[in-house]
Amino acid sequence: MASAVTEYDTIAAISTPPGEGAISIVRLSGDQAVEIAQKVFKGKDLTKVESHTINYGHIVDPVDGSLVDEVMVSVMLAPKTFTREDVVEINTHGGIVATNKVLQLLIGSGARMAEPGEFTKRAFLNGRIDLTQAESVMDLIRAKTDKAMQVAVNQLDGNLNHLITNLRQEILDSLAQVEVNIDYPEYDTEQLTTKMLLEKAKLVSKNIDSLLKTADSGEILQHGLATAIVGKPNVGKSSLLNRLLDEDKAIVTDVAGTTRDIVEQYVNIDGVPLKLIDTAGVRDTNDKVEKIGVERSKKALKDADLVIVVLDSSRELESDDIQLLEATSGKHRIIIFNKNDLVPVITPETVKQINKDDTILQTSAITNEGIEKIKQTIGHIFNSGIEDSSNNVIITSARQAGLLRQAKENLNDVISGIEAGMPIDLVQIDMTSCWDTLGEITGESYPDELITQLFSQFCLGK
Ligand SMILES: Nc1nc2c(c(=O)[nH]1)N(C=O)[C@@H](CNc1ccc(C(=O)N[C@@H](CCC(=O)O)C(=O)O)cc1)CN2
Ligand SMILES: Nc1nc2c(ncn2[C@@H]2O[C@H](COP(=O)(O)OP(=O)(O)OP(=O)(O)O)[C@@H](O)[C@H]2O)c(=O)[nH]1
Ligand SMILES: [Mg+2]
Repeated sequence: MASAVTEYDTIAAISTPPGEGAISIVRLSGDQAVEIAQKVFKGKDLTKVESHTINYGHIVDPVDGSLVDEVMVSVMLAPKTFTREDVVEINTHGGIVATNKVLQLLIGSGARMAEPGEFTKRAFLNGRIDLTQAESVMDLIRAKTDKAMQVAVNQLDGNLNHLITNLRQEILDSLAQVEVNIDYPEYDTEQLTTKMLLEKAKLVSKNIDSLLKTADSGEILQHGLATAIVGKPNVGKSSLLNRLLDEDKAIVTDVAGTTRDIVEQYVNIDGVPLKLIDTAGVRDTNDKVEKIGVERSKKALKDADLVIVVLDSSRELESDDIQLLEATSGKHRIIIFNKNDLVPVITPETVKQINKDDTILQTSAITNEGIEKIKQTIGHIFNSGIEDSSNNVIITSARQAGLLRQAKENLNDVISGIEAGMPIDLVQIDMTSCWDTLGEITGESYPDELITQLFSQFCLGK
């Protein structure tokens, strides 16, 4: 792809968020970038300035000569640029009107409006970054916590790319040896080659397993851990939500049935992005509005990654509590004995619906006792999934995870093929498929629609 730099038209977009700011950047990329910028620029001759310089001047409408803005213009010539093409960045005064006017002038002078993600797409198509790095640009922009940011930066740095590239190299080496065996059977026995192939398949499979183990954490880092607070009316769910958020977000009263609708809020707990969901107390009711709330609670419970089951320790257990404990016994859950500032009527020992591996915490939303412990527990549950990951490589996209699972299936076919005594040239086909599948993760081999779809999720100007 050495000539890729000249294959595309020159694109332009506003690369900063829309709205009022001190400075906005209009970015151009393509082999006409400097010439097009020069048509609307009054100052030094941009076609003659040194690469990677920033230049003071004015943007002027080439049609009527009217002054549009006072600007700084960066000129960065290929190949050492974000896209590997010539890049010009016009730093405008950050108003919506002037910035848009600059963009319109560039379009009028021969640039094409960029599609979402098109700058990053070019960085990929021109070979500066692989697909996992392109995906991480998006993760980085959307990161909700420091941890999510760190993972994205590592991926942008190429950590996942290197890991996948190494696995593919392992496969390629083994395939080369199989070729030798097929072409020169006298050189190496088929038995030895088959043994080597089996070992390689098992090794690569093990590596894929440990990557796949991080996918759940990666998904949570991206989208937040959906955590539903459930319990019968009046046990203190909304009070606990407010304590966890450190603000009075949900309404709290002593009337059972206060929360009628779902209350959702993102919060960063010990580095874990949590989507906390307060629900209406679940009970049989004839109240029309409350009934809908109860239905919504049941759905939130079903969809949740983590459930916080709240019991009122100052009251006897009722059938509503028992039903909830039974309904959540298959989920990741934390059981809370709330109101422990009052005289206890039930204790963890007296509740027989509790499993031995359940996490149980005693809290008071009034005195704040146990609230920190809830946060630590959530942080611990989540971070234990991440700590296994080697060099902070975490699978963050469903696309990557899907391909890894597919690659693992290819390897399973290799392994079962060998064990069933299939001829080596047949087994080799599955090993080659695995090599291809892994190549799709980094974008070595990719269908066009995938690329279009992937980059279209980006922001405009990125
Ligand atoms: N003004 C501005 N700031 C920005 C960006 C940008 O495009 N423009 N970036 C956009 O996301 C990020 C920086 N990312 C970048 C990544 C690579 C290269 C680049 O030119 N790489 C070349 C040369 C590196 C070098 O000089 O050593 C290369 O890899 O070949 C530039 C920016 C964040 N800040
Ligand atoms: N003593 C004591 N009272 C509490 C505690 N937590 C909540 N309460 C009180 O219990 C009552 C109900 O609290 P809420 O937080 O509204 O309970 P809820 O579970 O959200 O109730 P619904 O929304 O009706 O399902 C309020 O009067 C709270 O002040 C606690 O730990 N100790
Ligand atoms: Mg409530």
